[in-house]
Amino acid sequence: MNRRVSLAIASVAFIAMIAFPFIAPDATYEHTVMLLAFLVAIQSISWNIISGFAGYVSLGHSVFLGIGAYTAGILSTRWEIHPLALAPLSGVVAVAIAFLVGSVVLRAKGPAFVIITIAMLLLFQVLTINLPGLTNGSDGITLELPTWGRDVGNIPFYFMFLGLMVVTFGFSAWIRRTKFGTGLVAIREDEGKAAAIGIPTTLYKNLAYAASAFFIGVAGAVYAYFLTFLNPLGAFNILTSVTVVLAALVGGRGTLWGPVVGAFIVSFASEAATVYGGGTQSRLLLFGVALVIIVLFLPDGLLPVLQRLLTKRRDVEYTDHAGALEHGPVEAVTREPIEPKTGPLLELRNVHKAFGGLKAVNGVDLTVPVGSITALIGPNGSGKTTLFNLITGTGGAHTGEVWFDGERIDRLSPWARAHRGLGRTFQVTRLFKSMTVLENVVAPLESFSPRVLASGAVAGHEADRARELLSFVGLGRFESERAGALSYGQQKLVELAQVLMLEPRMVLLDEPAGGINPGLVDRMAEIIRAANRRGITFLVVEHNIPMVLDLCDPVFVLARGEVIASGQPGVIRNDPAVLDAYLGEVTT
Ligand SMILES: Nc1ncnc2c1ncn2[C@@H]1O[C@H](COP(=O)(O)OP(=O)(O)OP(=O)(O)O)[C@@H](O)[C@H]1O
Repeated sequence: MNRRVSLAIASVAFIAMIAFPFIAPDATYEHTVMLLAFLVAIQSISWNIISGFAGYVSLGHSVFLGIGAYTAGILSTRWEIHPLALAPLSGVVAVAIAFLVGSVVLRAKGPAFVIITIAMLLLFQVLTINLPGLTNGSDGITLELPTWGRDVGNIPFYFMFLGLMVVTFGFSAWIRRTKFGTGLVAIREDEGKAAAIGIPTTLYKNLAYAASAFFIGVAGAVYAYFLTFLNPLGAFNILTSVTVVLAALVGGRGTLWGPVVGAFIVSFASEAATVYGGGTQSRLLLFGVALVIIVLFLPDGLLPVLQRLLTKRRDVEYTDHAGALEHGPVEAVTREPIEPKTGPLLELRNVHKAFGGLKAVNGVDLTVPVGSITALIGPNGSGKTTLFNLITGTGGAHTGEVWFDGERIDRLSPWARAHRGLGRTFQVTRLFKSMTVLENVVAPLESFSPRVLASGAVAGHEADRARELLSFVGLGRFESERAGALSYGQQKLVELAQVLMLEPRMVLLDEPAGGINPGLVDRMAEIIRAANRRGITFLVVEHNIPMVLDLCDPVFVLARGEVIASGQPGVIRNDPAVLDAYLGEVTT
């Protein structure tokens, strides 16, 4: 389904929703069912920002509805402020609490995060019960009755929740189109990779969690006024959270429209189960069965399945042999050639890393001269990738020092190292497979400032530069394809274009020729040489020894976590220790 069709359907549905209370002004029950569906949609769209886009599934997200409701309830009864006037403040309080709590809970991942979010919901329930001076405890808070006449019923609430739903949707759609939104999807697909291309993942997750709380908090204030009575068990109810999650799962988690469509399906089904099935028990049964069916048969939700059915499959034409690729000019690699310098660019000093009793890296000293293409070779399991992880900051704690361009970097986060001009590719390519090739290449952040968050994901001179880089590696015409649809060799080239987007001073290449078509190996070497001529320094891990000896100088040889030899390729080729440890069987 393309954007125009979905917008047309949404516009018709929206007009129908606006018209409904005018066409049927006395349908109070139907108005209430609808406004409660809007409320679920507001929460589900918001939930989708942290749990759909960023992949951090919160099962206690309705905690922010309770926080918003209680903020309005407490302040309106104490200071006689109209509850609706407190709605923006309720949103701000929800955001503040989300930011504080998020900075702790977002350190956990997967099931641990899910459990913590449930615990948070229960914690707020307990707090509201046990702080009677503030919250009136289990007795709850009674708010003033709506000021409008009885004859309009719930129609004002209907329009308030409808308006909030539309604004929340607009907010979520805007986020998805920004660099911040692309960063969140990158975090969902591969958090380690996202950090390696300069995305400050901790900040992004915190902001996403806080952003996902705002409109739920605002809606909480309106909901409190709608209910006119709040109590801890009702305001912090796990079933509300489950409904929100179920809605997003049914519609399609991570999609823009999925949570909206899912909210209506789940709300109507739940209402039907309560009315026709004999009460809350049948609603619980329905939720349970629906969850099982979705997890088993529709893990992506309804909209993605529909999309796949309606979109004609188009096969990507593979052109793995070098001759078929057209290459853009080398000027695309860096905006300006990097000034030639002398001396070391990267230095490792007595670096150690152990996994339990295994010394994967054992006292390594290594210097990469600026402007060089340096090789790091060694048999399988000798510690090369572990060393790369330590250099880029994804390898956890280690001892020893890592210096880059005269600065000690071993205590910096991976994204801070990327911002200093240190890029890397991975042994097995780690592209964001659900994104297009172009989205992958524009995803890296060369530096970070708050302005970056709101800028368009694929726009302006960045998109132009990404296109130039794709053309440089010979994949310009694949920019709109899904990255996951390309061949392995093509993915390696896209990952190279992606890392060049960082404007790196140095790139660590982990097996650039590994597993790719032999025709592409020469092309890969050519690209590395061309980028090196523009001033980029390389450290290359590679098992293709002829390629290494032809391309690199100097060469470091690692065995059992230790550097056993280093020097020019001609010297390495004949070093008896190297031949013994590694090269013998390859060069003879
Ligand atoms: N996360 C980990 N936990 C435990 N052991 C690990 C971990 N990562 C690596 N190792 C071990 O550390 C040693 C070095 O692994 P590493 O992947 O760095 O070697 P490598 O030289 O890159 O090998 P290859 O050429 O096969 O990629 C190996 O014995 C490996 O099994």
